[in-house]
Amino acid sequence: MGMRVAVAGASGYAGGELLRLIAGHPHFELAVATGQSQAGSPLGAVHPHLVTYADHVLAPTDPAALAEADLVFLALPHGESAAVAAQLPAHTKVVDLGADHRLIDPGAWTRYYPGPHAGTWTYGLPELPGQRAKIAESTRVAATGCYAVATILALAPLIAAGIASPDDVVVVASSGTSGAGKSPKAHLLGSEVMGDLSPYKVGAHQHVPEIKQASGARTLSFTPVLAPMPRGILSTVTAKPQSAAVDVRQALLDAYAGEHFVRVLPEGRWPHTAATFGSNACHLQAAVDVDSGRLIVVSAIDNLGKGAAGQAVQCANLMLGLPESAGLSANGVAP
Ligand SMILES: NC(=O)C1=CN([C@@H]2O[C@H](COP(=O)(O)OP(=O)(O)OC[C@H]3O[C@@H](n4cnc5c(N)ncnc54)[C@H](OP(=O)(O)O)[C@@H]3O)[C@@H](O)[C@H]2O)C=CC1
Ligand SMILES: CC(=O)N[C@@H](CCC(=O)OP(=O)(O)O)C(=O)O
Repeated sequence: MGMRVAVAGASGYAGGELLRLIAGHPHFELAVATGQSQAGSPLGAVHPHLVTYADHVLAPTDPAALAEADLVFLALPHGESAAVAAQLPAHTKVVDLGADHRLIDPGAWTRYYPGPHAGTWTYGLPELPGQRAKIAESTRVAATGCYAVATILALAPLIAAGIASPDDVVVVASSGTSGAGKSPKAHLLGSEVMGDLSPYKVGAHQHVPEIKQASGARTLSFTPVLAPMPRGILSTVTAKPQSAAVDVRQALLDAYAGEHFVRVLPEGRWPHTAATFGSNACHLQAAVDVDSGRLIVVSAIDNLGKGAAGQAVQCANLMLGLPESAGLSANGVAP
């Protein structure tokens, strides 16, 4: 007997990737898929790549219909998921891909997001120490932000091991355009994005408090860059060492030994976003800067995979008592 899952926001990019993963999941059955402006449309018209659900019609986002599922994925714009979640029965399992329930500090929420803070759910990053068990026993899980997961996986083990200073962490990260969602935006016009790299939200990105909360960083400068590709995040994290001789790569290997989706690459090979496309993988590599002595970790993910839908399915598997990697792959699509 399969688990019935629902996707709210199924017409968006993250929702579409959830549907793709659900279609290939050995234990999931799609109960409801909802949209807002596209409610009433068949999925074949919205996501032509998803032939499994071509005739499935998008429903409006009605909590009563979502509540019929064993687990609900919320892939709604920031600020919209809290109201929907509040109308779902307490026993209904929910994974929110939005930011509404990620932050513990209401002050941090108010600095970066509009509207009131909705409260805090279990943070959905299974590879953090102790987090896998917490996710498995939770009915409400807040999946990670896309830049946040790439950066936290690179940084958290170094701070936890006392290798990197939690102060003066510097992150520059590039994202593909699907990170900005599907609704039309002037800065995402194809003719302007192609052939261009552009920084945005400089010094004021909303993932800063999330990265600090989950990695233990105290002061962090984060600069996001929009890259002319549909998917992928490459995060370059640099931090001050806490001691004279440190083996950063070994610290990452120790932290992620036995992890199926996080891979520290062989020495001399650096992460490429293209190698993670379509997968739930995170690729890492580390070095020490010969001039400044700063520790450098580079991390690559697919923002719609480990950065969104893949991570959400990994959490859902844990919450439903299924094998953690069911329906997910560490292998990407290339070229
Ligand atoms: N894109 C990414 O890489 C990542 C996204 N996320 C998070 O996932 C969530 C969805 O993002 P993404 O898929 O990119 O966004 P999209 O803009 O592509 O999709 C948004 C979805 O929400 C629906 N929607 C829009 N407005 C409302 C509303 N007022 N009430 C209910 N539903 C509404 C849209 O329906 P319709 O199209 O029918 O109007 C669509 O299905 C966001 O919270 C985002 O932060 C998290 C990690 C990474
Ligand atoms: C390219 C681009 O615009 N990316 C978005 C990612 C935000 C997003 O969707 O973030 P969550 O992961 O928090 O849900 C941004 O930088 O705001």
